Amino acid sequence: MNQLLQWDQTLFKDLQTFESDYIPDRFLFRDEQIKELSYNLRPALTGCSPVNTVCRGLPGTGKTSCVRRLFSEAEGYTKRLAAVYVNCQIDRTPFSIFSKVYQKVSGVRAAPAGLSYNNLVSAAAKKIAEEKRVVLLCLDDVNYIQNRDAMNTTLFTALRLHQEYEGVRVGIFAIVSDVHRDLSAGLNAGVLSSFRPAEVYFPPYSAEEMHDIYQARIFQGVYPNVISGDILDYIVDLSMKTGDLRVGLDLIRRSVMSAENDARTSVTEGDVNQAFTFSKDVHVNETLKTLKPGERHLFDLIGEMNREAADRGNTDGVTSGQVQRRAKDELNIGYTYFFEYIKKLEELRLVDVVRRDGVHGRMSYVEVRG
Ligand SMILES: Nc1ncnc2c1ncn2[C@@H]1O[C@H](COP(=O)(O)OP(=O)(O)OP(=O)(O)O)[C@@H](O)[C@H]1O
Repeated sequence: MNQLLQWDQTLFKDLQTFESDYIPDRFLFRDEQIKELSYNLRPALTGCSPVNTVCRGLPGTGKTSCVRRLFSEAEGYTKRLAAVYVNCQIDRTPFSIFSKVYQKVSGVRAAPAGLSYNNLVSAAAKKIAEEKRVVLLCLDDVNYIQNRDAMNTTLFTALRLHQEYEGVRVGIFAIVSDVHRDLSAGLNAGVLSSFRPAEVYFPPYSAEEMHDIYQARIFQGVYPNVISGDILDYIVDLSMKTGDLRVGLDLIRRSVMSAENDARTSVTEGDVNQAFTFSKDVHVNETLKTLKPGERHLFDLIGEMNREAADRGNTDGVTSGQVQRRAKDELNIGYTYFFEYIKKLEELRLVDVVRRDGVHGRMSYVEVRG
């Protein structure tokens, strides 16, 4: 029989290692990306302009963590660098983005109230010039910036600041989770000519890579023998279904907690299954955030149609043709866009398109995953 856990006993060596913002000491399988990012950042360490960069990859491929880790290392190396991290899901306007720059370079907690955008930028630029600092501005989830105008204004201000304020250097690291999105679409010629970013691609992890990353995290955060080799393989299998590394990290945390709650000293398959009903949403929630409005509406329609079919007792599901007709009538999505959007939803592992026999013969059915 398993030894009972006392109230103050825990199976976690360090629960922090499973927090969503935890930055691991070692990034496995990201040497190439870290090398490229370091190369692009390096000029900033000697007071020169860093190379503007776009980090691109599906959610959970390590973009944010790699950049944040690099920023903290680089800032430890020289005070000249002001690395400003902005989450554009939260700060979506040029004013709020430059407030972050101002706060960083002036060391205050908030920009003075009532300042106009131009005065805010000017105050930040004077501070940067005075202290001869280089600003590296990371715009995470850059596609969340309010609209095209806001994107153009933000980039234009940052990249042309040196023209008005001598000696000021600003570089941009933009992070985008949509592997298809062309960031240059919608940018003004003036912005494009100074932006011209290098691209660093973060590919999805294979099952073997996920396994090794989880193993390292378990070693850091959980006591030995709590998660057996078989259970770890099972966690990898479930995570691979979503393709999102974060699902497995969440699964580990939840299933260890579940074992702990039951006063057991090891995780069972039942703990993992129970945890998966919650953890799989980590993937869906993060991925939905990356969709454009049309893609999101189509995804919602597919869910709605599948639910309606189930309510009618139709076990066949909905065909691609049925979805396409309703997408045209209700969402005004034409034939070409429909197939483009479906392909993307499939690539993001949000839906499956399965060819199988139904009442009308062999057809393609569209199902929501999970
Ligand atoms: N190579 C890796 N080694 C160890 N941990 C990793 C690695 N890649 C990602 N992680 C972990 O996975 C989680 C998600 O990573 P991160 O937030 O950096 O992904 P992302 O690509 O920025 O996702 P999003 O696009 O949604 O912001 C974090 O907890 C991070 O520590």
